[in-house]
Amino acid sequence: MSKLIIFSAPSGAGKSTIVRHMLAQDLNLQFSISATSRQPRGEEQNGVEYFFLTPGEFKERIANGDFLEYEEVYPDKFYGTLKSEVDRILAEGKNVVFDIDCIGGLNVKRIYGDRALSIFVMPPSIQVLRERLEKRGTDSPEIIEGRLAKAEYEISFAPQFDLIVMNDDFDKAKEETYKAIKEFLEK
Ligand SMILES: Nc1ncnc2c1ncn2[C@@H]1O[C@H](COP(=O)(O)OP(=O)(O)OP(=O)(O)O)[C@@H](O)[C@H]1O
Ligand SMILES: Nc1nc2c(ncn2[C@@H]2O[C@H](COP(=O)(O)O)[C@@H](O)[C@H]2O)c(=O)[nH]1
Repeated sequence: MSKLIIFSAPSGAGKSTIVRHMLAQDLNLQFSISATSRQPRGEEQNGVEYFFLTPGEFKERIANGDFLEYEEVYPDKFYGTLKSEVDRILAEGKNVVFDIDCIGGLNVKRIYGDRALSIFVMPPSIQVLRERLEKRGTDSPEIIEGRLAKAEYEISFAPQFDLIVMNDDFDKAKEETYKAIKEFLEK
């Protein structure tokens, strides 16, 4: 039976980087493309990183009951997992990968129980988070401050995840994550 792998972390911890790497491995994984009401960032394309919706469209999808879960992750910025996306991936016999915020991640874990593995990507420190976000260069100083302000709160959810991966040395984090997913999928 196909399974679900959830990645959550504060912004800048490196979850998208780890997810990208895992998707390229022999793990039969497919990314669940979320919907968001935020603007595309950098080279992001609609239907690739996200389905970009207007705030009105997002509210309409909530009213239609289209989301498995959704959160206002940052003020006025909504993000949600579409039921149709998860159903499509599972129907294709693939394992679903989520890159979603901590509350959303724990909600998906609650829905799918033992069929899901929840992974929290831990940054070495808040200072390192700041450096990574600044170096990434995709967000304004105001947005970076907003994301850093939420980081401690998000880290407080880490003990509720099945696994915490420290993303200091990227090679070590990749290896630990790969082994954990492989073991979980073979169970
Ligand atoms: N172990 C690492 N060491 C140094 N830099 C890293 C490491 N992991 C990721 N990075 C870099 O840190 C930046 C943030 O990583 P990434 O975009 O994957 O974070 P994220 O958790 O997905 O953030 P967001 O939630 O904002 O999308 C990227 O520029 C990435 O290349
Ligand atoms: N609850 C959900 N959170 C989501 C979803 N998709 C992404 N996210 C999280 O939002 C923040 C910000 O993402 P960014 O792309 O603007 O940097 C990050 O923590 C994502 O993991 C979702 O469907 N539901």
